[in-house]
Amino acid sequence: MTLAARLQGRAWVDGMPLFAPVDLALAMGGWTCLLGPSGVGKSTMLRLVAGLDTGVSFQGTITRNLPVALMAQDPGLIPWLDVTENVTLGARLRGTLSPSFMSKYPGGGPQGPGAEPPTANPASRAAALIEAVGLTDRAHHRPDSLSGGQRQRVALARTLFEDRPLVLLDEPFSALDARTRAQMQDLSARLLANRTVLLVTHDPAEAARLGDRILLLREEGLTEWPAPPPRPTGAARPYDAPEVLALQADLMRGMMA
Ligand SMILES: Nc1ncnc2c1ncn2[C@@H]1O[C@H](COP(=O)(O)OP(=O)(O)OP(=O)(O)O)[C@@H](O)[C@H]1O
Repeated sequence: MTLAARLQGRAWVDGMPLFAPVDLALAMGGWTCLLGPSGVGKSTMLRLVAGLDTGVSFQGTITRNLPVALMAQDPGLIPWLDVTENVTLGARLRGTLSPSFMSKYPGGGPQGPGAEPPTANPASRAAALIEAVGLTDRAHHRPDSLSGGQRQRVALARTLFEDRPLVLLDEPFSALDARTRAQMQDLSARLLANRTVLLVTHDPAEAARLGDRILLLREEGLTEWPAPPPRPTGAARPYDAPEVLALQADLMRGMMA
């Protein structure tokens, strides 16, 4: 079976072990949640899978069999570009938007609430995603006039705009209020329904909503949480369903152990 990606090995920081030998294998499709306390090495693992420099010593092998999009913990928005220009940054860097982003992105009108972003026109896709993350009225604003949660939603829209089969998300909803977080979890589950997703989170509630597989990273190593309940295709589990709340509590107990 061809895997989407696999990381096998261990890492050190300044000669001290960061994570014990792990085997993180991502099958094609579905959401894998990498859950663990702060500082245990989740972001480092994600960056290694993405093929980025981490500054840690890693001994092992990393394979990636799909094109990847990464949403890092820091939104990393370009301060002199507006929201739309930031969302389309990848396409701009690849030179596939021109000239002057189609004379300041015409054809990017609202697509209607909950609409699937059309694939044809990049300006329309960007506008649909910006609407989906609730920022249409900020489409021409620069990052310094946005709240932290709004910046994070821009970064999410930028990642979704990339439309890659392997998507790595590092605490993508951490700066959001509880209501917006649930909405963005629903949106991401819908728009990434057919993708392979690795989600780093320290929130058991988030893992309980989204994880088809849940991996707990602790100092001792990586353990797989047995059989989360089935998840509807293209949707997060309901945040108030008894089995989801029970899983959240179980995961919390696992993190406390
Ligand atoms: N390049 C580096 N140089 C020195 N220390 C590093 C480096 N990269 C990571 N670390 C350290 O390794 C540890 C793990 O960092 P990492 O960001 O991977 O953890 P995390 O589990 O994602 O934490 P959080 O949930 O807080 O983001 C931290 O103590 C961090 O300071």
